[in-house]
This record gives sequence, structure tokens and C-alpha cells, in this order.
Amino acid sequence: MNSRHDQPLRLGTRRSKLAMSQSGHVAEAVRAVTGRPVELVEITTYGDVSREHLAQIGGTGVFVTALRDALLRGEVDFAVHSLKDLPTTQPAELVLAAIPRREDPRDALVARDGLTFEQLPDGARVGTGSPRRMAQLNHYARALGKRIETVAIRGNVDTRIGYVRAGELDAVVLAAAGLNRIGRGDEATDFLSVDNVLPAPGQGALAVECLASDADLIAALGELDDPHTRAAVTAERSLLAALEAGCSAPVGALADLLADGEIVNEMRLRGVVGTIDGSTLVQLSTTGPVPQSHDEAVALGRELADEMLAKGAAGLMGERAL
Ligand SMILES: NCc1[nH]cc(CCC(=O)O)c1CC(=O)O
Repeated sequence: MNSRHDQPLRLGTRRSKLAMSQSGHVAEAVRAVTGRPVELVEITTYGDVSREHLAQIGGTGVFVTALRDALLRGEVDFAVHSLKDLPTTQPAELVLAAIPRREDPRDALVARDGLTFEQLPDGARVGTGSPRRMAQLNHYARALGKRIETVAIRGNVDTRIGYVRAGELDAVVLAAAGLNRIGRGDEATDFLSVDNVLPAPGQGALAVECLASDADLIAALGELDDPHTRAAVTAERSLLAALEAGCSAPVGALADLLADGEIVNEMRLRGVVGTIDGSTLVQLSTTGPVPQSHDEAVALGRELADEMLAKGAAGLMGERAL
């Protein structure tokens, strides 16, 4: 940490509305636990300026790289990422010092005329750039006895909702957490049950990252950590890594705690992989004791990945959405 205790801690952030909101909340929490001022330092990433489709420029990892470079150059002291945008390999020089308590992990629908997913008419045009969402939405629609047309879009949350407001699409699907964080949660017309649509690994969670050598800052940021969220997202990301998939693969995962009365005693990990048209899904779940260490959480993810691979998951992951 910047050793002078009267000097502000520098938080590197993207300048999108979502990133600024996430960083603002974490900055406030860090001020509260450290008693130190926190200053936001805006960093422009290639993903913010490029009009190319994300899948073509290497997935959402592009958002992360510029922030990490700023950390490594010592221009900022820490950074906040959407956990689902982080690649599953962690650079040795950096640590995820805190994974705060996750908020709503579900995907939300923003549809015209207040429609829920079940109410969408046959042939409805539904926008999303995510193969994971496409696969599960198409599958869910089939189960409801209809077809939808998934339309590949990208852009920030405002841009995506704009397609619905302009009448170009019947609906778009976005992370509920993202909508909530930019103050547009009340525009969701439906929240997709995780029984029908599993979120991206890590969705709804944040990661607070700093240099591995910055022991004082790691200790201070550690106060924001939520061990259950950390165990859950570690298992989810381990599943993704063991499937040898990236953030643009059609993989959904969610770990949650199962409680017996007041006592939380097990963690359940659910995973899904599918073809974009939703004709074939491999969806499995496994349950085990709540992981007590990083390695135990990783093992839970690997175990489910092995079961999914044995059911043919690898053959379903080659497609691109955009
Ligand atoms: N892919 C971009 C992205 N990265 C994180 C979020 C939302 C916040 C979160 O999931 O934590 C979003 C937007 C979305 O998927 O709708």
C-alpha cells in the first residue's frame, strides 16, 4: 500500500457506468475499513474503445488487462473487476484480496410491454451476445413449446436495453446484478430462475485485486471478503477451467449453500454446457461439504467437470455466438 497513511489509496476503474458504480461501492467500503481516503483513477481499456465484437478480440478479458497493467506499473493500488470477466488463470504478481458478498446472480429479462419470458410470443427476437444465454434460452423456449430467435448483440447495459426501447428487439437478457448496480433494476420484466438459466461462473460477484507483494493492503482489503462467496465462485471457476472453456463459452455454473435449518452444511454446484440452438444441454449438479479451503473448492469444480465431460460436454463447446 502506498505507505503514507494520509495519502489516498488509488482505485483503478473503467469508466463505464457499471464499473464506476462497482468501484464506487468498493471505494466506500474500503474507506470505512481503512479510514483512508480512496481516489478513483479512470483507465480506458481496449474493450471500451473497440467496436469489434468481444468474441473476436478475445473475450471480456480485454477489460481486465488494462487494469492489471496499471496495477503492475504501480499507477494504482487496487482494482475492482466483475468476477465473471476474469480469466480463470491468476497472474502470480496479483491476488484477489477480497471477494465481497455476491448479489443476485440471476439473469434478468428486459422485454417490451412488461412481458415475462413465458409470455414472449413464438418467434420473439431476444438479444444477447452470450452463447451461454443463447443455449439455455433456446432450450427453455423449446421446453415451453415455442421458438425464439436469439440475436447477437453487444454493448453496455444502456445500449442493450436501447434495442428494446427502439422496438428492434422484443427483449434482451442481462445480469440482474449489472442492472441493479446502474440503478435500472426496476426495468427488469422477469428474473430467470437459475433452475432454467444458470448464470456465468462468478456472475454477480466482484473481485478486488492488488499486488501480491502489498501485504498491508491485502490485509486491509481482506476485511471485505465473504468466504462463502469466495468458495462458491472458486468452485464455479474451477469447473469452467476444467472444461477448458473461457468466458465466451456456453458454460453456466452456480454454487450455493444448502442449509439444514440454521446450519449451513453443504455446497451444491450446478453446471450446464449446451449448443447455442438449445437442442442439446449437459446439465449436472454435485453436492459436497462446504469447502474449507481454496483447494477443496477447486476440487468440487473439477469433480463436476469430470462428470460433465463424461457426458459429452467437450463436444458442445466449439461454437461462437458472434
Ligand atoms: N459481460 C459484461 C458484464 N460483466 C459483468 C456484468 C454484470 C455484473 C455481474 O455479472 O457481476 C456484465 C453485464 C451483463 O452480463 O449483463
